[in-house]
Amino acid sequence: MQKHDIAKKVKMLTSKLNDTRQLRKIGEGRSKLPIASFKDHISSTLENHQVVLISGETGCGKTTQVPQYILDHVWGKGESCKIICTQPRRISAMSVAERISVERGETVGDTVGYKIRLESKGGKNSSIMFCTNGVLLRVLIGRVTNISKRQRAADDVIMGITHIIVDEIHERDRFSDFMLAILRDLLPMYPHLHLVLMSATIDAERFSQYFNGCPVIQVPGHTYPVKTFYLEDVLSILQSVGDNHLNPETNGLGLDSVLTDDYKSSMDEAISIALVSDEFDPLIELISIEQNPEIFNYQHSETGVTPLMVFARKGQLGDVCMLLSFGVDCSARDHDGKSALDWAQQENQVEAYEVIKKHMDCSPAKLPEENELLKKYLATINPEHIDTVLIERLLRKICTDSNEGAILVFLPGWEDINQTRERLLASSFRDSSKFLVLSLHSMIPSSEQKKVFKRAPAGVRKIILSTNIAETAVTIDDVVFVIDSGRMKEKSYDPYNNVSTLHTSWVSRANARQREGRAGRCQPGTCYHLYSRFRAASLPEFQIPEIKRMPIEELCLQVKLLDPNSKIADFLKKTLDPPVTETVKNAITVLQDLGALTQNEQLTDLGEKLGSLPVHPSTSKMLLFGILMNCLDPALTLACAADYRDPFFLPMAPDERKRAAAAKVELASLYGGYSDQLAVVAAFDCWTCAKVNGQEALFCSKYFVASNTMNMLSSMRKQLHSELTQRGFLPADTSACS
Ligand SMILES: Nc1ncnc2c1ncn2[C@@H]1O[C@H](COP(=O)(O)OP(=O)(O)OP(=O)(O)O)[C@@H](O)[C@H]1O
Repeated sequence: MQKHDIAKKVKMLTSKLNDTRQLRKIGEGRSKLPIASFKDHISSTLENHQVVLISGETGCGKTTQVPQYILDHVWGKGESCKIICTQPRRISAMSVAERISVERGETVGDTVGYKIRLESKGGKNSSIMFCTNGVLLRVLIGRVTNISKRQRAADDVIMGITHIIVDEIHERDRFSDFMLAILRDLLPMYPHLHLVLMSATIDAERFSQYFNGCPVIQVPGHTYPVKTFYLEDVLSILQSVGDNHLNPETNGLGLDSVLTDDYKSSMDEAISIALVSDEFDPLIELISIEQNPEIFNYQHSETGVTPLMVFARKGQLGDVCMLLSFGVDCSARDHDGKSALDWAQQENQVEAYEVIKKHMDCSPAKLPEENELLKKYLATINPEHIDTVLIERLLRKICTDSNEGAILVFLPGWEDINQTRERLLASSFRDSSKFLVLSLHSMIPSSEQKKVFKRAPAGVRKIILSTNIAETAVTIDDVVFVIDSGRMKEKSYDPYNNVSTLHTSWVSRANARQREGRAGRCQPGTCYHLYSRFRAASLPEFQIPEIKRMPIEELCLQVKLLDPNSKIADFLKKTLDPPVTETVKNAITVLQDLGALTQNEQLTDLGEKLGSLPVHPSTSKMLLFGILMNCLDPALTLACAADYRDPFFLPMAPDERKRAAAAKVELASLYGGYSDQLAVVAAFDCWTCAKVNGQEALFCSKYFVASNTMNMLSSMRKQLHSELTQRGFLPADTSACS
């Protein structure tokens, strides 16, 4: 963009922001975000350093504001810029681009755009482009391939990028770890390029060291207050049918409020004085007047700090013990997400830490009745399974006790989402004049994903059943209630036996904090964790990095595409947490067996093609062979089933099991064989015909096939087909292929 175009844009934007009421209101909100006071600091640090790390808790404004601060600063100097921001998931790339456009009074695709798999808005003329880590990775790798194939420096795409922002690096997905290693190598070759890393406060120092001790800007977090309940509270809430657990006149468990505004400001002041000047008497006096949970659990109105956090942080052991004897809530967190235990640990208050930890380990529930309820409940269910009955009851209770506010339910995977959905739709939640039940999963098309951001009509309660894709960098602005099942899908890999699994596991504390935060993004909210306080205290602080939990054939192939002369193991050693030698060896063997690498680790032509598709290299090979042999259709079905899951389910009753096995054999025999793969292909083809004829349900029950899985496979097939076309493996018109 030319200088006068920039000046024109800046002028237009300023007058729009001043003249439009809605934009003025949004502007006021933006200026109140914690990150707003760091705007100049961020710009000046970036002027003087090539890499900067911005570390802040959820809701501080990193994702939506930092790209705009950079843009405004560079435009302010009359210069143009191209900022690429990566997100771990498609939904956040898309929704953050939309949000920033709204904040600037524009439509997405103008100044701000996005590019995700198979979909983009804006591009060349957009100054801020959001994309997934995978998309930027391909750009970085493609650049090397193009440069090696000849070309002038002017064709190098990175020359046109001024800033790269990598968001949520603490999530440690394998693409982001890999990309950081590539970027670290590239930076010296591109002195004009600035890199902004953004993370939660976890591991900020490690990331900084990884980038040569780059400066770290710490930003405090911000969410509206979120009231937190654990399983024992939920059981007690559900038992007391008549009480409104959300009534502001009570503290959530039926106690009358004693906190007047004056009392609150005295508590705020006493907490601040204790923290700043180590004067504890005013606080102790206020707490001791009455042993009321509302008082001793009080959270500072701006910081969320509780008396227990103050005493833990300052090592006031006697006062810590006093509060524990009152039955203080140890699980409370301040607005930066820290609990009293975290504070004691951070300030090295060993004794206070030990006392609180021991207390938490020994007191699973707050009250004996709750403890009893919890015991009874845990004796009747398997805590590792999703209790859809409990979720339905809790949803009903929330809807009875409150008039509005969308509800976000975190579940591990598609099957749990569907089971819960089916249960709800078989009850009064089916009434679409009152409820809108939506599903959110990474595999559903982005047009479906977008529906969760739309407000429901007045009087209709929106309920979103989601995996952890709604956990970070996503704001659904009307969500007030979050139900956290505490479970998520996690891949793990044993490199010594070469076995990988996808299983449902407990979330980490970092996940739980993020989930909680989703309830308080735009207004105060409530979060229900469907696990006990005892379980909460024993959750790991964060997940193991993905690169250490998965087979890495895809990454190894990308390493060779990036630099055909490099030794894979040597390159991967440069990552923050390198995979073990055995994992790398296993991956290289697989790639050699596929013909993607030669015995001395050279990339083959086939390997180059396999690496260009966003699926596992062995799946890519099947697809390419499917095209060559004119049998792409079944290969597409198998590719999607391999990536997602087999559509057959196993019934429990022995005679039904026999019928299910016979049904599978019957389907396979339609294609002349006994293989499981043929059964999957036949099931998909027959299901497609049955669907056209309105016989889908009958087919699914007769052949023990999950209709949700079939729908998912159908949508994945379309996506994969478009990928093949986009990369030139298929002509746009594929009627010639079977
Ligand atoms: N789509 C939206 N609608 C309304 N408000 C929004 C929207 N997106 C963001 N906000 C507001 O801006 C705040 C900051 O959001 P942002 O995503 O920038 O935070 P963050 O620091 O990146 O947190 P996280 O890492 O959890 O995403 C939110 O808490 C919310 O109040």
